[in-house]
Amino acid sequence: MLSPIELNRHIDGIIEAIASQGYAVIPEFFPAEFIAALQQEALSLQEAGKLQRASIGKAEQNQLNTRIRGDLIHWLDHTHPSAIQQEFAISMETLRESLNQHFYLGLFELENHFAIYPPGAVYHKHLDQFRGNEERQISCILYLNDQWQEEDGGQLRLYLDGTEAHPYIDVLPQGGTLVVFLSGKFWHEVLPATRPRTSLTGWFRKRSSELR
Ligand SMILES: O=C(O)CCC(=O)C(=O)O
Ligand SMILES: [Fe+2]
Repeated sequence: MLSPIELNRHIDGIIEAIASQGYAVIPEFFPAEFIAALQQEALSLQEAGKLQRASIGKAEQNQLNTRIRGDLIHWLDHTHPSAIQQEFAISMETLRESLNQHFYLGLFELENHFAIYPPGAVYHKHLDQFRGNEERQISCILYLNDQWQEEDGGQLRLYLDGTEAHPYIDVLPQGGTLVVFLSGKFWHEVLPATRPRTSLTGWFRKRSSELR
C-alpha cells in the first residue's frame, strides 16, 4: 500500500495543481500490485454479472444510450467494502480532508463506481455536474489498465478552458494514473479503445443544502 509520506506528497501535488489549473494528473498514484488487485476485483465483478449499463443524466431522465455512453459500471457499496476497497477509501479520505482544508468545499463523501468500457465504447463530451445540481464537486478517475499503449486509444480528452473546444489534453488510461478535476468546469470525453478499458471513478460531493 501507499506509505503516508508518499500519499502526502501526491496530495500536495494535487492541491497545488487544482489551485493553479483546476485539474491534476498523477501517474503511479498507487503501487502496481494495488492497481492489479483493484482491476482483478473489477473483472471478477464482471464475471459474476454484477456490472450494469451506465445511464446518462438524472434518475428521472434515465436513458440508456450506448452511443453516448458505452461503459458498464458497478457502484461500490461503502457499507460493505472489500479489504482493497477499504484501503482505497482510506487514501481518498485523506485527499477529501485536504481538499476541504484548502478550498473550503464542504465535501462530505465520495461516491465510486468501477467502469469497464468494452472495445469501441465511448463516453461523449460532458460535464460531471448535472444541470441544476452542484453536488458533485471534484471528479477522480483512477485507471486500472496494465501496460496501456498510445495505439490502444481510450484516452480521456480533457478540455482545459471551460469550453467544449480547444485547448485539450489527452490522458492515457495507464494503470495507476489518477486524474482529478473540478466537476463543474471541465468538459471531457472518453475516446474509443481497442482493448477493454477499466477504471475506478469517483466524485467528491457536497450536500445540496450547502448550495448557494
Ligand atoms: O474514464 C474516464 O476517463 C472518464 C469517465 C467519465 O467521464 C465519467 O464516468 O463521468
Ligand atoms: Fe465524466
